[in-house]
Amino acid sequence: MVMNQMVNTVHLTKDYKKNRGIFDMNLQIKQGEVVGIVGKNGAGKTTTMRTLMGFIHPTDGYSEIRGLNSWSQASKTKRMIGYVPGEIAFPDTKSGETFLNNQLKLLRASKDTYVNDLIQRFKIDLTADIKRMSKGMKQKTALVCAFMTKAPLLLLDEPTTGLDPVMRDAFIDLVLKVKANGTTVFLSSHMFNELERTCDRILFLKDGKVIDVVDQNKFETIHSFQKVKIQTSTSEGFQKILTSFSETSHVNSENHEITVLISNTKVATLLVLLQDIEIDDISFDTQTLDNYFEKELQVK
Ligand SMILES: Nc1ncnc2c1ncn2[C@@H]1O[C@H](COP(=O)(O)OP(=O)(O)OP(=O)(O)O)[C@@H](O)[C@H]1O
Repeated sequence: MVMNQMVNTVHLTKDYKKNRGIFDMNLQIKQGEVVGIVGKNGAGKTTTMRTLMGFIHPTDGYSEIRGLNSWSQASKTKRMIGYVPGEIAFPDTKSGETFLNNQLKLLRASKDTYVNDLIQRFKIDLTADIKRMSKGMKQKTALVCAFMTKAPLLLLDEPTTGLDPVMRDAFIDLVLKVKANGTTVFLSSHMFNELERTCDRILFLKDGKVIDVVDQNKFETIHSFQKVKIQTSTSEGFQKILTSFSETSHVNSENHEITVLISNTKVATLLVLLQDIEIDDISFDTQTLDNYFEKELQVK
């Protein structure tokens, strides 16, 4: 086993047939890393998480948590994991407080300053009736439960679903705090912003296969491109831009609108070209992770 390896998957496959499931996933996550997984609905994010949790028996390959098989040694691996499931269903307890206390009892832990900090951070109303909790309140309670395990590995399946922007920020702060303490986090999300602020690496999943990995270097490369939206007065000007810049993400010849993707180093070249073209409108936006993946999805 590689030193400090927290998660290891080898040819991990769960084949639900008809191209559904996850296929040949080879993933290594070291202790202290924060890794994200994105993909459209049905891409296989939850299947990946549930397989790592030992809830799903792989069709092929295997996964390990700190060198222990997450299916055959699930009783041991689960003790190393704090988990937020994609769909939260709480047991039939009265208040949030009773529920959290029961969880603490299971963990043989006490309500220490860390747990109190979590409760305050997510502004949990402990007196709230668990059945009547809003989606966001349930999500926050599930987050507190996962983090209070103080487990070395957190598996968080769409952890910020239903959270308002302030609570999403509180979540990001918390992930960065536990990361600084050496906790490993694997999270799925549809929110590129939170992934970018927390992750060392982001895996892009399509039809159950990892088709791209964005690490810190690639983040920088992505941000070194500009999306330039131009509207020209004449079709000649529009054609001139179209022939000079091959990478376009949007073209509307009727309105003479074109969006080109260029690296920062090419901006000067574009400006020189534009000197001879009559422009109605122009805007520059740094390429985001969102734009990048949108493009990847069209290409792959
Ligand atoms: N028990 C099952 N039996 C058959 N097919 C399944 C089963 N569980 C999941 N699938 C299929 O596997 C694919 C991956 O599902 P999964 O829930 O992992 O996707 P996801 O990326 O988490 O999607 P979302 O963003 O909607 O949560 C989907 O096509 C889904 O319908």
